[in-house]
Amino acid sequence: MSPLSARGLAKSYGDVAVFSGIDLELAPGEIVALLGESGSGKSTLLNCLAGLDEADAGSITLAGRDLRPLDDEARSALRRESLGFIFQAFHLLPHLSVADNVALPLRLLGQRDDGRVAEMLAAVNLAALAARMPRQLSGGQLQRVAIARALVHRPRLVLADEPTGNLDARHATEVLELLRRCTHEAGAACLLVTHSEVAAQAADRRLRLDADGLHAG
Ligand SMILES: Nc1ncnc2c1ncn2[C@@H]1O[C@H](COP(=O)(O)OP(=O)(O)OP(=O)(O)O)[C@@H](O)[C@H]1O
Repeated sequence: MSPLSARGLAKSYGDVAVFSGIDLELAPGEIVALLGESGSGKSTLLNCLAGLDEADAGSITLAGRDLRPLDDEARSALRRESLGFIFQAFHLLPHLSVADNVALPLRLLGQRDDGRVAEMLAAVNLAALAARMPRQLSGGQLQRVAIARALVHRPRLVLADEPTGNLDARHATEVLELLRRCTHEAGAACLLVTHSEVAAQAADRRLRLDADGLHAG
């Protein structure tokens, strides 16, 4: 089952077309880098796939289920279960500890922790910092918390918007390696928006978005 399949996606803001005719298929366990010039629509595409924005046309099949016949509630439930999102600005909740931030997707799904949070914190090398608050962490540590949170509920698909944008080269390489390992282990697919050629080279496949659509590149 494909973690993500999209067909004929189109999006405009008013009269301005951002993209159209976008077809995309991800295989389990693969990391795909999404490249493109500033303003080409990468974040908009990611947000449409995540349901944070709505495409004007086309279909999205997430974890084998077509989103079109589902009402808002059913779409949200499917996304909560099947999707992990890593934002450039982390979006951790400041009043929750590191462990509680990582546990959040499980709570929202009504699932018990059963050691999964500790397992994810160990995987991202943050077991010793579980009780800390986000303000007490470095940028690289915050990014690792965000990765643990995105994967804790074993989503089929991880969407990552510039996950290394705030990091220096060494931490960026570490975070990419971690994302790669965790994604492969979980059998999830990952679509990674990036400007960084280094990040793109770490991916299994590269796609480029431009005015003509999405191309291998
Ligand atoms: N809410 C909005 N209303 C109107 N236009 C928008 C909106 N959001 C984005 N745009 C426009 O859509 C186009 C695509 O923006 P988007 O942020 O997706 O590009 P991007 O490829 O992610 O850029 P960057 O690499 O700079 O982050 C841009 O021209 C942008 O100005």
